[in-house]
Amino acid sequence: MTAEIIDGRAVAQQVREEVAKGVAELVAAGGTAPGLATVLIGDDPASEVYVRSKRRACVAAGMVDLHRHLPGDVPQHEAAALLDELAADPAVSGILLQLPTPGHLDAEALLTRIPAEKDVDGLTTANAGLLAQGRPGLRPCTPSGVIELLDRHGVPLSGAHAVVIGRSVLVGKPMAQLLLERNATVTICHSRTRDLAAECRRADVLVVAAGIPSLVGADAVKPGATVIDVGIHRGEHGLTGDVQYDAVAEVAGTITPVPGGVGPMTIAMLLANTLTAARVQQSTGRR
Ligand SMILES: Nc1nc(=O)c2c([nH]1)NC[C@@H]1CN(c3ccc(C(=O)N[C@@H](CCC(=O)O)C(=O)O)cc3)C=[N+]21
Repeated sequence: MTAEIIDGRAVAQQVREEVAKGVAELVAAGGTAPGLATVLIGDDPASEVYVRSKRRACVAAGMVDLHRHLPGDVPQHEAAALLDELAADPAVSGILLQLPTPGHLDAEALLTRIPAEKDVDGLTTANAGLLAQGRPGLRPCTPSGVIELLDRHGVPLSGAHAVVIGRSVLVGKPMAQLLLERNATVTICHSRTRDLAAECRRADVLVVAAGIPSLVGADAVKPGATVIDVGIHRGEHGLTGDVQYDAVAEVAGTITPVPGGVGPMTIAMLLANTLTAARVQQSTGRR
């Protein structure tokens, strides 16, 4: 058996077109084009690549690119002051602080400067709390991108057993909460899980966000299961994920590749969040 491959680039393109349409409608209705402020501190090459693709996607969707770049040795108070300025600027619908920030900075303290309604990454305490309580708010882009992939491929979640490997604030925890919201039975596994393969073999939907190359092999996958690989690793053979793709594709029913799976969805959902943020801000008469 060979798994059906989920084409994340195609789904992301579809979402991006829908967002572009939404932006055009907002403007046609007398609104303002959403503005996205990506904030990059320092010049880590990988972060520069990600921020560049986010900025390009933003412009392609008809949004305004309000990118800001700070030197890697910027003091905490100056970075905080920039975020305060963006928070107060009505042209800024969304603020994305690219992570990780340089070691001398307190990233959590910086994130607290971002108002919940401009937190298009869904990373502030306020939005994490809203998600935990099942109330509307901006959701983290990567896990909401995974839900979108599952939905658009007709993978049933209600009553399904979902296993998430990883408990990070960025992916694992919100992923589990979103799956729970969709009435899946959710198991969260992590580095202390006693028998990882045994837990994973119970999964109808397995989401791997461990950050460990090739962690999941065919022995950890129930035949016919859906396997979503959130990992991304740069090696000598290009990009690879947390899943042993070739072996697992022989067992799984559906699988996401790396690259071309979850990654492109992260950017698409960032645009969707930015449009949502702009709509909410403009309908509440903030500008
Ligand atoms: N505040 C913040 N928010 C983020 O969302 C955030 C971040 N910081 N820091 C870094 C991670 C990483 N991330 C990715 C985005 C797109 C791809 C992506 O498009 N990947 C392509 C390949 C891209 C390539 O070739 O390098 C793919 O998987 O097909 C991957 C990873 C967002 N992140």
